[in-house]
Amino acid sequence: MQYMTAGESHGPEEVAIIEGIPAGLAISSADINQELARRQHGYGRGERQKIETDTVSILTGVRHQVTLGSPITLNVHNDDHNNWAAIMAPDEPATPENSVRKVMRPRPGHADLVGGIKYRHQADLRNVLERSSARETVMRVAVGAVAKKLLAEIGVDVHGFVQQLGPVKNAADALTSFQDLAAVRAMSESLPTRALSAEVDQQMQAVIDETKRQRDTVGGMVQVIATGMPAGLGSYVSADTKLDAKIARAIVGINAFKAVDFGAAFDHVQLFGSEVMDEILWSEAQGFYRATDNMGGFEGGMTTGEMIIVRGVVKPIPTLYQPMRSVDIDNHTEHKASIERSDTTAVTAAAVIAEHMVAIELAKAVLDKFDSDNIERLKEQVTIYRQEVQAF
Ligand SMILES: Cc1cc2nc3c(=O)[nH]c(=O)nc-3n(C[C@H](O)[C@H](O)[C@H](O)COP(=O)(O)O)c2cc1C
Ligand SMILES: C=C(O[C@@H]1CC(C(=O)O)=C[C@@H](OP(=O)(O)O)[C@H]1O)C(=O)O
Repeated sequence: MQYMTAGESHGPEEVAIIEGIPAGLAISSADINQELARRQHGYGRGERQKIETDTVSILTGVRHQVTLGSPITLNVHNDDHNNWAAIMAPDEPATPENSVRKVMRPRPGHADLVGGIKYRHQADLRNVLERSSARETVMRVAVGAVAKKLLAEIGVDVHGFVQQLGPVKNAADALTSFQDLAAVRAMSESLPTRALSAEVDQQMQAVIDETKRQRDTVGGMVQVIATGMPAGLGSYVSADTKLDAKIARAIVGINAFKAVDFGAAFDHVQLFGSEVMDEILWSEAQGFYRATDNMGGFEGGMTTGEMIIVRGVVKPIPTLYQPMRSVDIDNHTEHKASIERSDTTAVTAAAVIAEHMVAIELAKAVLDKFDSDNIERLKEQVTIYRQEVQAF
C-alpha cells in the first residue's frame, strides 16, 4: 500500500490517491467522514474549523461501497477557498489584484523561511505556507480511515487520545484503570480535549483558555494504542524493515511533532534494565505473552503481539498573535513575524492524526506480509498465521 496527497490549504481541493488496498473491503464516505469530523472537533482550534465541514468524495477504486483493488482517489473540498478564490486561483495569471495577502515576515517555528530559501519563493512566502499547513492532514486522516477499516477486518483496533497538554497530564494509572480500548475511546471521545478523565479535561480546557487570553500557544503529548496485532510484523533484518522505525517516521512526519517514543520510553531513562524488560510467560490458551508491556509492543523492530503504545510530542503552534522577532525577506529589516489566523493548540486534533498515521503503517505492514489482492484471502492468511504464532 502506498499513498500520496496533494492540495494547498486555501486552494480548491485536497486529494489523496491510495494504491494497494485489497479488493472486497467495504468502505463508504460515511466511514471516512466520521474520522474527519473527529479531527475537526478538538478544543483549542481556531476559526478555520467553523468554516470547514470536511466531507470526502470517493472518486475512484470503489464500486457500490466495496473496493475494487484499483487505486482509490479521495477528495475533500476546502470550503474556505471561496474566500481565497482569486488569491489561490490555480489557472489565472498573477495580477496586482490577486497578488495580495503576501507573507513576507517568516514565522519562527513554521516552514516559511526555510521553505522560501529552498524553493526560491522570494516574492511571497504564502507559496510555502499553503502546503506546509497542517490542512493536508485532512487527507492523511482520510487515508487512515481506509486503513482502519482494513485493520478492523483482522481484529486490530487503533485509538489516539491526549496524554498531556502544557503542564496538565492524565493520572499515571489512568490508562490501566480502563477495561479495554473501547472504554478508553468512549471516555476520550466524550471530552473536548480527548483527555482520560473529566477532571483532567477541565484543567486542560482552563490551560487552553488562559493561553488564548495570553495570545500564546501550547503543545503537549498524544498517545496512540493499537490492540490485536499478531507477533512478528516488521523485521529486525534491516534498518528499513523495522516497523517501529516506520511508525516513528510517520509520527514525526506530522506537522508540529518533534519527538516519539514507544512504551513510555522517555520515562524509562532513569530506570534499570530489570525494571524495564517485559518478562516472557506462556500459557496453553495464549501461547507466549508478556508480564508487562514496557517496550510498547516492539522488540527488534517487530510486533511482540502485546499492545502497541506510541507517544508523540507536539510543539506549541508557531503562529503567535503576539509575534516574535523576525526579518522582512524583502528588505532584511527587523519586524515582528506575520500573523496568520491560527489555532491555540493542535494537540486535540493531533491525537486523531497520530492515530491514523499509526493505522496506515500497521495496514502497510499487514499488506506487505500477506497476500493483499482480496480481503477474504488476507483474512484467511492472517487466521492461519495467528494459529502458527499461538502454537510456537
Ligand atoms: C492539526 C494541526 C493544526 C495546526 N495549526 C496550526 C496553526 O493554526 N498555526 C500554525 O502556525 N501552525 C499550526 N500547526 C503547526 C504547523 O503546521 C507546523 O508547525 C509547521 O508546518 C512547521 O512544521 P514542523 O512544526 O513540523 O517543523 C498545526 C499543526 C497541526 C498538526
Ligand atoms: C486548516 C486546518 O488547519 C490549519 C493548519 C495551519 C497550519 O499552519 O498548519 C494553520 C491554520 O490555517 P488557517 O489560517 O486557514 O486557519 C489552521 O486552521 C485544518 O486542520 O483543517
